[in-house]
Amino acid sequence: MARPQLELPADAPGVPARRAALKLLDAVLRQGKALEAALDRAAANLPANDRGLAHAIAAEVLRFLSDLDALIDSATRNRIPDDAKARFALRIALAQVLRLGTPPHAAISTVLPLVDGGPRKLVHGVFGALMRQGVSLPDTPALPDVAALRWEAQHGSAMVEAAMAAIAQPPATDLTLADPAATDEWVAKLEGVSLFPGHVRLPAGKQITALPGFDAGAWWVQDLAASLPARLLGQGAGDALDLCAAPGGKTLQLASQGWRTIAVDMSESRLARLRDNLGRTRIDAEIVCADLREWKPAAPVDAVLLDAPCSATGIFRRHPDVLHRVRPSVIAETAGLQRELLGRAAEWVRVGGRLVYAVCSLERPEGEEQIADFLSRHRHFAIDPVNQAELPAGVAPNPDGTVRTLPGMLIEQGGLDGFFIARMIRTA
Ligand SMILES: C[S@@+](CC[C@H](N)C(=O)[O-])C[C@H]1O[C@@H](n2cnc3c(N)ncnc32)[C@H](O)[C@@H]1O
Repeated sequence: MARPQLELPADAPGVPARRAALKLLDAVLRQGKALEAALDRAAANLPANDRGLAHAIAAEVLRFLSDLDALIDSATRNRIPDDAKARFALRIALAQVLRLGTPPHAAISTVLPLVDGGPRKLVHGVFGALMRQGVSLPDTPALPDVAALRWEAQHGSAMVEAAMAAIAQPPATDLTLADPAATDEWVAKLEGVSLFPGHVRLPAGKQITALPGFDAGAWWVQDLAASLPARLLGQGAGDALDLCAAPGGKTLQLASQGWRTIAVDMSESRLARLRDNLGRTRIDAEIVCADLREWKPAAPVDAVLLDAPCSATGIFRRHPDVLHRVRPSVIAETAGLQRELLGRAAEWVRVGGRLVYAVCSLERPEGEEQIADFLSRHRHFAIDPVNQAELPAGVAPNPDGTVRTLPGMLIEQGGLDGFFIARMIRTA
């Protein structure tokens, strides 16, 4: 290995992206913030490619954190504290070499300015020792204990093994078609595969905006599991509320399934993406920016979809920060908000109408337990059981007619996000 250049200035090319990666990791691991939410601040004023690099480095560190730390610990006599800049710098340098293919010299010379005034020699020495040993990372990362133990208790050890395999690879890109009858046509045009009518799966890393059908709005990006809640409301001619709607994958589905849809969300910036999506696909829906704890519709409707805010642990493949920052206190907090929103949504369903509750969470307090609690307090609602014919092969409904998707499902075909979905009917 060439001798690293220790004196690289703090503003040398490549350093700002690594500094932003450090800020991102600090935001997630020390402050408990979401990676995406921290990005604007951490990468303020950076050009798009540096911003992308900072995000990619931070995401790889979060995917392989336990394994990176084990390597660092194997090369130090005195353990470097978890929150020390030296450990962050080493994680960033190693993830680049071992996951992103960055040459060792570039990886170390761009992180040393991050420990300015700190133990640069230690960082340089540990990195050099590991490079000389020719270390590598395992194919499947070890999950942090906080996630592994919680998921094992809820879903068993096979699920944890599947989650480890799932996080090692970037997830495939799933598309939902505006016209499910044209599935074969789009599979051929896009050279993808379909696991369900109206779905096309492409390998990861495609440049989405350059694909046929993007400009014409023939499809939108949406994980197969995320497309199930709206599908379960079927074709409709009545009024539907899409609650917590932005950026709008489910609004597009409901409206293209024939529902007159009102999409409500409290985030103006996320609703701007919903507006763009409606414009591109030329699909019609009414948009309301409001807090659902205060807003209410003019009258009850035929169908309500509540895609509730949640811990988002079901989308850990794309957002590996959830593995580290979601703790029981976070789950309890989101479960409290879901309970409140569910209670309000229930009032807006007409008698005989349907309520679909969905969360991209692998946590039972946000899924199975939330619905058990809801049904115990709302005796005029009952589960409307989902049938196998309504789901892709490989995703079976639960015995009670709800749906739980897990990382091990469809694993040979690229897997899917973790969701819990319940379809209920108002009986009185
Ligand atoms: C899981 S995301 C929704 C994803 C969306 N349904 C889709 O398919 O694209 C949850 C959404 O809930 C919104 N949200 C959270 N709390 C809310 C509240 N009290 N009132 C309205 N929207 C809320 C967030 O802004 C966020 O957009």
